[in-house]
Amino acid sequence: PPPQAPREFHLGMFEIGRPLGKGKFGRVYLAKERKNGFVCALKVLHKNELQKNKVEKQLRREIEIQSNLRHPNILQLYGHFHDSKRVFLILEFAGQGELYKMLQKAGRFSEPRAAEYIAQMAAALQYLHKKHVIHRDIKPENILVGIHGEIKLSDFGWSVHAPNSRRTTMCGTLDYLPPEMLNGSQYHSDKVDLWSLGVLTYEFLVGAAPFEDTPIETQKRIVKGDMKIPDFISPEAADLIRKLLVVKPDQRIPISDIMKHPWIVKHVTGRS
Ligand SMILES: COc1ccc(C(=O)Nc2ccccc2)cc1NC(=O)CCSc1ncnc(N)c1Br
Repeated sequence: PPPQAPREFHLGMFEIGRPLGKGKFGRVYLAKERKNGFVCALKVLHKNELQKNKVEKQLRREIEIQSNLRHPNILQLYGHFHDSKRVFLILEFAGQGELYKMLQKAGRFSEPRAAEYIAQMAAALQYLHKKHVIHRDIKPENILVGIHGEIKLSDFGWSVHAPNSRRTTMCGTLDYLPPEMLNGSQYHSDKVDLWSLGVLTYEFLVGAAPFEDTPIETQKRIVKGDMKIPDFISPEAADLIRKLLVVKPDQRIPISDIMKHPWIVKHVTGRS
């Protein structure tokens, strides 16, 4: 367990280790707190880059949202500090690293493994939605894996308090965007995370996203929910995917029913 959080953090408190990866807006290093030997991940963000991208407010909101989140499947933000040029985030270290690298290596996951991950994602989302937090950026790149193989949802760069209308433009892949965020409907709800969970389930089992195409074609297929489920996918898995990838947000299967879905129940041992 992390030490009693000291009032103030500063860079001198940490011994910096190997680079862990490049998150958006900054690099991340393995770090050890000198006094207690506590291992964490230290994310370095450059203030001028934050200003250039106009994301300081987003970061402040994120730090505020994260500071009262505590869940085994959500990467913890222990604290933050800054110096003249940089902002530092003290993050939980995920011992097995990045999920998307495992997916790339495996091509696609077995049904038991995918179901275990989706059950943990659903638990994390149920916790977030109860706190009226929408993640809005669920994709393999934002999922890390803990030392015991458990999922750690990370990088809440886009999280907001529901309901919300998106103000800043999006970057990165379109594959995970729900129809309601594409056809510019004024408001969207936590149901956007259910759609993304459907895309994630499909990608875990097939090894490619359901609407993958050229950007224009991807958008057309998303707003129509036009996807094909390969026949090597079990009927139960296909059933859950079809209940998540529903164009109308309110008709998507509620989170609480995901835990009871036959595909999840069949594979998930309930072992945490
Ligand atoms: C709760 O996790 C975050 C919370 C916030 C932000 C963030 O940058 N927000 C943000 C930045 C700029 C503007 C607006 C929001 C980022 C993360 N997370 C990360 O960046 C993940 C770093 S990679 C890594 N971390 C641990 N263990 C590993 N093995 C690895 Br690899």
